[in-house]
Amino acid sequence: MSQTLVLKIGTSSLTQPDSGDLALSTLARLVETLTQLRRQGHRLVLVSSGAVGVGCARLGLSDRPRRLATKQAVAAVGQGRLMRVYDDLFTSLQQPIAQILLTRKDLVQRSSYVNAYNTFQELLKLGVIPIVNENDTIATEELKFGDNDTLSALVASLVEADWLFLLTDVDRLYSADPNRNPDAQPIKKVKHLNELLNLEVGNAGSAWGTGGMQTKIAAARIASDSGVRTVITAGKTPENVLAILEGADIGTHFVPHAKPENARKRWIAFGLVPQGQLLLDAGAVTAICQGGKSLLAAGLTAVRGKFQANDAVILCDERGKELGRGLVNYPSDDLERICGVQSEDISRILGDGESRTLRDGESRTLRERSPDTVIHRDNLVLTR
Ligand SMILES: Nc1ncnc2c1ncn2[C@@H]1O[C@H](COP(=O)(O)OP(=O)(O)O)[C@@H](O)[C@H]1O
Ligand SMILES: N[C@@H](CCC(=O)OP(=O)(O)O)C(=O)O
Repeated sequence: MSQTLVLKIGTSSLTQPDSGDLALSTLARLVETLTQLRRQGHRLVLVSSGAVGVGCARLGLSDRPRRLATKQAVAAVGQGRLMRVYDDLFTSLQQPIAQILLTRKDLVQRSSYVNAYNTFQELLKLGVIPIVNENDTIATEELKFGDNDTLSALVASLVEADWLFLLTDVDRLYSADPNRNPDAQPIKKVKHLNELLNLEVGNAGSAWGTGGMQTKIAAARIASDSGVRTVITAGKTPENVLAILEGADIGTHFVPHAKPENARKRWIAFGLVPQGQLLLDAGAVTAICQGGKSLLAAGLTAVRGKFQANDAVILCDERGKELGRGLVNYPSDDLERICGVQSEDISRILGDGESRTLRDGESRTLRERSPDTVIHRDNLVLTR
């Protein structure tokens, strides 16, 4: 059966730990594996790190740069070289590839999110393997993915992947960092991410990796909530992906949950960057989680952060645990005034106010004054 697979490979697997030179044999095996998977009829996206690492090796820098401007310049050097190596290897197997460089902003804007979706679909239809990286050279500090684990999960959600493979320099997730703790126990399957509450997750294992297991678990969360099965496995044996698809018990598997019912809801849940939090009372939690209802002001107990109408916010229960995300109909200043208030009293408290244009207002133009709902159920996605 043809499936959509996103494979992410980290700098720690693509480069030699000591010299920073490319790990050519790993790259060659990765390219062979991807080509074989393509020939089996699968649709593939590769998310490849390495621009900064390869750029440093090219420029003879022995440490990863700390200054943003230097990192951005070095990434510009490395990204071109990395793609050249990929293109040489894939060309020798007659496999066409493409380069897609994304910034966080590209997924926040609904129109560019949809554009990115269409481009991926077209490339996959043409049998091309898109190779994705963050556009490090222009990404600003405020709107960055920051690590390619998160980027790969967002791409997996965008392309509606069946699998996300996180290829790294350890063979799976452990109860603690196996490079620091010899008693660390392997974890083969994660049914629910709550099982990992007591896990010791350290930072990157090498000077070149970003985020370590922390960002891989965050990525698995996004992927699982998008209905994508995530596997953490060794990057130096990428051919294991073929065996895993045949059912081999390799790596750590994260069981996926039901995905949001449509692409727009996936965009609300994962494409947008939440600007604040709303805390809900027990009645509101039941209404939205079990009743599929819209969120009303009466169910709010607190408003955190500063945001505008139509921004994305996180919905939490009274203990602050995330339940879902949604697009708010009111700015935070107004919500603070109508927290816990019955819908019929909202106009009296806020006055008539201005009509507001929706974020995705191309199709739905002006919202009525003082809408009944704080978040309409069409704009609300449960993530737990
Ligand atoms: N609980 C854990 N289980 C496995 N590895 C862990 C854990 N905590 C931290 N790590 C570290 O995470 C590293 C992999 O992350 P990272 O260096 O960012 O790799 P990549 O470049 O593949 O993204 C491993 O080398 C390991 O040292
Ligand atoms: N975009 C950066 C990679 C950032 C990143 O997440 O690195 P890694 O932890 O090695 O996957 C680069 O290409 O160097």
